Amino acid sequence: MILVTGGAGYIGSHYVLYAMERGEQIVVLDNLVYGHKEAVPKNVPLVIGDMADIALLDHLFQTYPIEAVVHFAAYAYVGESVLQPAKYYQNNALATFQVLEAMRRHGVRYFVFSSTCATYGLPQYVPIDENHPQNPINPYGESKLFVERVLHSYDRAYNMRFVSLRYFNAAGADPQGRIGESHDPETHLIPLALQVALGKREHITVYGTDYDTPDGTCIRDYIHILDLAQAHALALERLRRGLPSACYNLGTEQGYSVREVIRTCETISGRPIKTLDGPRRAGDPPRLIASSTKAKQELGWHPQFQTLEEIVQTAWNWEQARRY
Ligand SMILES: NC(=O)c1ccc[n+]([C@@H]2O[C@H](COP(=O)([O-])OP(=O)(O)OC[C@H]3O[C@@H](n4cnc5c(N)ncnc54)[C@H](O)[C@@H]3O)[C@@H](O)[C@H]2O)c1
Ligand SMILES: O=c1ccn([C@@H]2O[C@H](COP(=O)(O)OP(=O)(O)O[C@H]3O[C@H](CO)[C@@H](O)[C@H](O)[C@H]3O)[C@@H](O)[C@H]2O)c(=O)[nH]1
Repeated sequence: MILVTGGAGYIGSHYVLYAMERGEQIVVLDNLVYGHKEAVPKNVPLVIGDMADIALLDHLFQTYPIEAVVHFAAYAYVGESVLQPAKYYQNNALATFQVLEAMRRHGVRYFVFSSTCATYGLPQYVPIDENHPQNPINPYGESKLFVERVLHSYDRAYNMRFVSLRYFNAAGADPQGRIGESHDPETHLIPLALQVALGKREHITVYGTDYDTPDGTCIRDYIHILDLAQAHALALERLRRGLPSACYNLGTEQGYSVREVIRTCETISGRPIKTLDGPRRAGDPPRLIASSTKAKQELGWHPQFQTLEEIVQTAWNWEQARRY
């Protein structure tokens, strides 16, 4: 059985659905601070609680035959982490540490971790591969890097095996429209732009137009959540096969500027999207593009969604008929 922390959240819920459909037994732990119980399939047990709750963790590991933890639970707003770093170190670093300690107490040895390209900081080169130096420029990235470092130590000292997946920008929704992205507050570019297209918001602000990029706006690599889900399943398979711990970047290896993303949202929705130019958002690197060669070679990862249009199309389908 797999314990999925944060399995009621955006990426976690897509992994739960994907893994469940492939026959995995799953229990979800989520405090629903940002998650939705509607996002968890009815036949998957959802334990509502906090991963910092040591007694609850012990109860979970005693109650369910947990073989692995797939760990999505965290706070994930880059901008907020600059303004409220304590919140990020507390939850992403210290509470995750409690999960690892509970695993150690109960002899659970496999951990798949939601890391991030934000651990790299300002790119010294693109595409960014896994050997790129990790110098985060925001507390969110720092909190994730801290966990990666703990994992390396636990691997050496306690034989705990991990796969750390450094995602670039997660985007899109279940192609069948059953689940999708629903954050409150929503801060992510694609859902915000689509909500303007739908008339739910008046405009979207472009955070910074003076970056050293062709159109002056930030460049990101947007990866579909179903491709992320597939990578988690492959990562767990790798651990089950007894292979060593590893870190992998997950992205499409394509970069799109904020303006290009908004234009794509206009094309897919067929509606105009009003934009205002604003100042830079603290903590944003100008350009993040993945090299995902290692994940393809070692995990056998085959991302299905190759173009931004395909990704935005699934987000648009969800946004028009969202259930939560
Ligand atoms: N969204 C992205 O583009 C992106 C990119 C890279 C990495 N990540 C990482 O992927 C993971 C999932 O991100 P997401 O976008 O799905 O975020 P999300 O906020 O939708 O999901 C996180 C889930 O964790 C839960 N949670 C948070 N703290 C908890 C706690 N202490 N105890 C129990 N549950 C808790 C929340 O309620 C939520 O359901 C995060 O670790 C994030 O840092 C996300
Ligand atoms: O209203 C908006 C929202 C975003 N942006 C820009 O759009 C880009 C993408 O922003 P967003 O969608 O908020 O994602 P990121 O801040 O890049 O962060 C996401 O992607 C990271 C990896 O790059 C993950 O680690 C984070 O958890 C996840 O939230 C950035 O340049 C933002 O400045 C705007 O210009 N206007």
